[in-house]
Amino acid sequence: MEEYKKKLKDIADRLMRLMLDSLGISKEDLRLVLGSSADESVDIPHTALQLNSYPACPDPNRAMGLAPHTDTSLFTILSQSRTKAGLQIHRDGFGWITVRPVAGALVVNIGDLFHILTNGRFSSAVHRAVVNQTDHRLSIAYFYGPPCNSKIAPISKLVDSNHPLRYRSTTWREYIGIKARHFDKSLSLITNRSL
Ligand SMILES: O=C(O)CCC(=O)C(=O)O
Ligand SMILES: [Fe+2]
Repeated sequence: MEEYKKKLKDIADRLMRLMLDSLGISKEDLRLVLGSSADESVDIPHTALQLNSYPACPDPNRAMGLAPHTDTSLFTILSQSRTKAGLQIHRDGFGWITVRPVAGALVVNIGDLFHILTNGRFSSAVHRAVVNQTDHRLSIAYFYGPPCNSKIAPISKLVDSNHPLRYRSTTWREYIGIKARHFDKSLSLITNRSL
């Protein structure tokens, strides 16, 4: 598990940089949001591994493996067992779309904190896990978050007249509290009120 976590951290660090590069965001731009550049902890992401187990269910239409949600993380890297599919992503206008396991492939779900950081350019994905009648399904979620004490706000370079500020500044700690109480309403609760 420790080895897996180390490998995933390398992939996640690279992915984070690639996504920020695609938006023209430098390390310094990111530091300006997350906290003072004198604080080295700003460079240390907070990560967690979660193992999910979904036993086969005799009546799958009457049970849900994991209810619809968005992850709170910056993003999550998911590995699914090659059993019957269970992960589904919700897309407006399409409904629930099954994400079938592909050999050797990982799934990346954008979380709320990356949604806030990018002022909504990368949207957090609403997803759920359904169960099936025959297969016991397993998944491993690697949550990649900012340092615990960091601030979270839209990166100023991503705010302009075409992309007005969508969210107020928060901290990860505060946002976790909001999410625990308000669940899927959390993003709308930190919407910039002056809009
Ligand atoms: O098991 C899955 O496919 C989804 C897991 C998940 O969404 C989570 O752990 O947050
Ligand atoms: Fe999730």
